[in-house]
Amino acid sequence: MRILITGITGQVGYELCRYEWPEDVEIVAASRQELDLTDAGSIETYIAEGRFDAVINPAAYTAVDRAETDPVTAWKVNALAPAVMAEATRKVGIPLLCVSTDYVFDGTKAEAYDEGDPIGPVGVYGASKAAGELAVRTGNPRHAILRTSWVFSAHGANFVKTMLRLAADRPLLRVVDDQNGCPTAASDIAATLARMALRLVADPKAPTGTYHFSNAGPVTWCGFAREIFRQQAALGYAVPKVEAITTADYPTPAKRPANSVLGVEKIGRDYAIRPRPWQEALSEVLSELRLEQRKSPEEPR
Ligand SMILES: NC(=O)C1=CN([C@@H]2O[C@H](COP(=O)(O)OP(=O)(O)OC[C@H]3O[C@@H](n4cnc5c(N)ncnc54)[C@H](OP(=O)(O)O)[C@@H]3O)[C@@H](O)[C@H]2O)C=CC1
Ligand SMILES: Cc1cn([C@H]2C[C@H](O)[C@@H](COP(=O)(O)OP(=O)(O)O[C@H]3O[C@@H](C)C(=O)[C@@H](O)[C@H]3O)O2)c(=O)[nH]c1=O
Ligand SMILES: [Mg+2]
Repeated sequence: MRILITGITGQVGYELCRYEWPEDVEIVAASRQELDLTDAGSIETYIAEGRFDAVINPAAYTAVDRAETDPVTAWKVNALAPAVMAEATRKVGIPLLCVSTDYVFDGTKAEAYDEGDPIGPVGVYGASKAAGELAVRTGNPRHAILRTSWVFSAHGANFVKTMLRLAADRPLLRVVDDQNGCPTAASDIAATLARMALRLVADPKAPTGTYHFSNAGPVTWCGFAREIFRQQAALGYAVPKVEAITTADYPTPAKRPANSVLGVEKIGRDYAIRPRPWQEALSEVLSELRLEQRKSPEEPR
């Protein structure tokens, strides 16, 4: 079985590459050099000639603020590329798995968002991802769109690593306390995508459609930051104070949803996947980061 994976230098793509796949799975890991997602024509040829059994596409334009002033690139990577992939995978009759985001929602709902809730992106990144979803949904019936949120890992850029970096030279961090979501480990997303892909390949009748997956437990960015430093402090590390602020106190180019907690019951029903608490996953990532730090202490993070 041959599976194409994109975005391999990113958080989720990297974890997909190091996932312990069954022996009969051959992973084709395509870097940007091998497959530039802004080049629609090359995507089509790559899939048409690749003899793949499935395509997993975690690659994306993920710079939420930068997308506001670079919408064309964001739309090429997040909307057009998935559209071309959907068409190309449908032509060769294979499933396509794409990763999407909690930022497709407007954040005004008081409870967790379910898969059927109306979307209403408030920024360019969310809008481009929503367009990608629609293209996949309409382009290849054998698809899975996995919406996730607040991704972190030891590898790549994310909120956890930003907090640790800022903590190195600041005694006080100010973090927004009025945006709610669910942090999610890239490794758990990778394991979920792998399980879904294997089932979709093995069983033409396997459930398709849109699924939410995040680690369990809603929190604010401020609460997330405090838990990062609580875990670090418990191991004797010096940590900064974290001050709770409002979104208005922390102006950013892109607007972000005030609530983007995802309800994950559907993936439990259809795929028997039940996420663990994010605190548990965070503890693994923090120890991986400390291990890396010990290996190369001079390397800045
Ligand atoms: N990060 C998050 O907090 C969240 C992410 N998501 C979604 O999850 C998925 C995975 O995100 P994550 O792993 O964090 O993303 P990253 O930002 O860590 O990685 C993005 C990947 O996409 C690749 N990429 C970007 N542009 C191109 C291009 N033109 N051609 C080829 N490859 C390209 C990057 O390659 P290169 O290194 O060369 O730039 C990189 O490998 C994405 O679909 C994202 O929208 C959903 C919710 C939250
Ligand atoms: C660095 C920093 C950020 N913040 C705020 C800004 C923002 O509201 C929030 C998170 O900031 P970030 O830039 O890390 O997160 P952001 O880029 O918005 O993260 C999003 O990325 C995309 C790709 C997704 O799909 C989302 O699920 C989500 O993970 O924290 C502070 O309040 N204080 C700080 O010191
Ligand atoms: Mg960001």
